[in-house]
Amino acid sequence: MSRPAEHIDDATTAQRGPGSTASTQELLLDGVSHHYVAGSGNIVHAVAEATLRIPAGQFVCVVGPSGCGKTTLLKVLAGFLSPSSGEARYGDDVISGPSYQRGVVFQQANLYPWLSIRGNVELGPRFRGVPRKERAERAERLLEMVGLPQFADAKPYELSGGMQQRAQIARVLANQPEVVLMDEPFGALDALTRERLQADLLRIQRQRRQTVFFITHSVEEAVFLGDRVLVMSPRPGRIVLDEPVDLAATYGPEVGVEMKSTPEFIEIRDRVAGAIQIV
Ligand SMILES: Nc1ncnc2c1ncn2[C@@H]1O[C@H](COP(=O)(O)OP(=O)(O)OP(=O)(O)O)[C@@H](O)[C@H]1O
Repeated sequence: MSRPAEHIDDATTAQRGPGSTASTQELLLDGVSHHYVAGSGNIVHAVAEATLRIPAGQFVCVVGPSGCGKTTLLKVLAGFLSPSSGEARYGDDVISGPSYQRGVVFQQANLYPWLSIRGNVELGPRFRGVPRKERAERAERLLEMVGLPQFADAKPYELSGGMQQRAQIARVLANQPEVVLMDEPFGALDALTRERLQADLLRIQRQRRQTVFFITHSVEEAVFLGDRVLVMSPRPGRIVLDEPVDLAATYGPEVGVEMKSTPEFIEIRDRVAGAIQIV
């Protein structure tokens, strides 16, 4: 599949060469534990001793019972939260705050209602000083990629939930992140829209080879999307299963939803679901 042309807009991208938002570095959690102090003063141990290496360009899905610390891990990787102990690194850099290199997609598309869809997609590059012409081209290309070119001038309220979520993905990708952190991005969508967006996301990630850290409550979604599925235990969350998923090697990278009925898919899905029930 051909990779869409991109433009160089910063030194990091320039070093990687034009056209690439592919991740070049490993994402690492090294002995990360985190506790919150609740309003009552009680200590909530959210995550315990998470150690994880995510090679550049890998698609990692995370499943586990509600409240087991998945979002906490994502916030540490995003740099929104400093862990109580341990550290997160991207390449050689300790993650100590948010960065445009690591984009975050939330469950609800938090688009700015007063901006058009194009305005929302261009906002990040605009803040980073990307020239007008280039950010317009980038927005156009991304809106094409997520199937919304005819809605560029619409306001968010004119779009369905699934379309807003596509716009949010375009907005995050407009910053050319090397890592995309996704917190149940399709959780609020109906089944058909969800399947369509799963396929879109896989296509985009296979073109661009970003590293993806994707939280979901759906085991089927995790096995369909991930190169690897992690299962976390109930709070304090520990990684109790680290399951490689290499179905593209068997069925080819272009395989779609039909993969979900293959024996290999069902076997992995059952193993992951079993691990969630055991923990
Ligand atoms: N700011 C906070 N203050 C106190 N406790 C918190 C805070 N944020 C999260 N927690 C608690 O930490 C635990 C882990 O929360 P987290 O959101 O990481 O879990 P999760 O696995 O993402 O949950 P879900 O699947 O329901 O979204 C939960 O028990 C939650 O109540």
